[in-house]
Amino acid sequence: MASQLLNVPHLAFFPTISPFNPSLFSKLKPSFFHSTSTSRALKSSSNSRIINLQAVAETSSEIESNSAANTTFLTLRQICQGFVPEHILHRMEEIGFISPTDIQREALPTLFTGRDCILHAQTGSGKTLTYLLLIFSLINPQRSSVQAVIVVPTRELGMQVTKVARMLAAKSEIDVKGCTVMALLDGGILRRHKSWLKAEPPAILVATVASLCHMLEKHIFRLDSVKVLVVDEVDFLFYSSKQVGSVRKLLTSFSSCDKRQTVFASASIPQHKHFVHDCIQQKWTKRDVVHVHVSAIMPMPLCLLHRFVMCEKTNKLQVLLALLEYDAPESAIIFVGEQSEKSKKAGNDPSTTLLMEFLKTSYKGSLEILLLEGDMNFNSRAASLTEIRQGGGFLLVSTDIAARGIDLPETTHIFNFDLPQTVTDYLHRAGRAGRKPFSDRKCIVANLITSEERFVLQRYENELMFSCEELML
Ligand SMILES: Nc1ncnc2c1ncn2[C@@H]1O[C@H](COP(=O)(O)OP(=O)(O)OP(=O)(O)O)[C@@H](O)[C@H]1O
Repeated sequence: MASQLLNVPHLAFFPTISPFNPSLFSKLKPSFFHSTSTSRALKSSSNSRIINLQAVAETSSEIESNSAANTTFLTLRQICQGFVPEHILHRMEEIGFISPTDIQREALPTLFTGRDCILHAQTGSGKTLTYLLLIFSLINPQRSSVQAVIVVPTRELGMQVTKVARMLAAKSEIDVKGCTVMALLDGGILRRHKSWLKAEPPAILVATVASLCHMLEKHIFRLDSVKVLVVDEVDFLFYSSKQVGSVRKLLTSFSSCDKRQTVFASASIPQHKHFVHDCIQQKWTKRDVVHVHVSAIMPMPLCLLHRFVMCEKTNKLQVLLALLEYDAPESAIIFVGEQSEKSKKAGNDPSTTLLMEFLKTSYKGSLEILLLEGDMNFNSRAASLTEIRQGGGFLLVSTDIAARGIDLPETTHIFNFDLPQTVTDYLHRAGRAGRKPFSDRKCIVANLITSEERFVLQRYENELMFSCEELML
């Protein structure tokens, strides 16, 4: 494995820059999952870097799918037995988690040895349960201290992770309150959380970066007793110019990687070998961090069928309506681009508003039409998701706020009303469908594009290795 890492050309990309510099990544536009020929041109001045990488290659390691062959036929219970308390295993089975998904099978044995891990697996592959089972194997609910922290990029994802953790921690189906999980999310009632954190610290804290750092900076609590730190959607947090500084602080100033087990998770870790290197160099993880990479050659779930319809900008709404009639989705998410600052200043309505108005008057189907976007207040956002989770089919109109991590397993269709801005966004938007790990059901990702956008979609197809079929309506 050591030589494999050293031979990868794009490891030599960044001879003098600060590590994991997101802006540089976007400027270079490297292939998303694979090294490209551009690396050769950039390689020349990188010898010193290669020497550093040799040290990295000797300590970190990479597990690819099916390498943990001795766990192939085990149930989740058998993999976790002896590590995870019996009542959690019991709840896990009551909920319906019996067989492990690939990432659970590959990563859990390594996580139980105490090594830091990067969980890198397709959308909807069960990364949440993977890190939660590790957490439950380590915490002692009798102890009054924060022992595990899960950092998430959005309030919505935080609420979802909290719910799964509480479901697992509950002693029985009816006792969902008997748990020690606290959500510390942007827009929450931080005052009440402050006193709670001091008086009765929860064992598990699910937090957005800003809220967590606020509490740490105000010395409301410390991370001294934290055994596990999970950063979910890690690439998103590192790419966000607003959050990257706080994440770095959290990983190095507020706590030390030697004193905790660190887990990073995402379906997309562009330039992942470089990221592993940075994890070690920057002391975000220990030197023997393991990169568990499932389905390395197939970034998108196979159950997704991708289509495109070519149309003019001016008749997109009508085309969407025709698609909704043609496909008759059980539940769908319609992704719309964010409104530009220029359009906001000009006083225009955002596309989400126009689309909602159009659907409310023209859509004659039975699905409930809901909206989720960043400009809504937190309560309205929460209400939309709660309504969806109560059952019944839905048509959710959303910006990319719903693209990361949100788990609505009944979603059968994704409509990209506006094409996503990046290949990573395409992967995460598409991955909101096809989220039932052991189902054969095919789900549809439909893209409404103008002829000028065809080449962009083609690029996404090449980088993510899927093919998109044209649909003539
Ligand atoms: N072992 C399992 N058996 C059955 N269902 C499972 C299992 N593990 C996870 N799931 C279900 O799979 C779905 C996707 O899981 P999860 O939200 O953890 O995906 P993820 O890998 O975090 O995806 P993303 O990268 O999009 O955030 C959830 O509905 C979850 O309940």
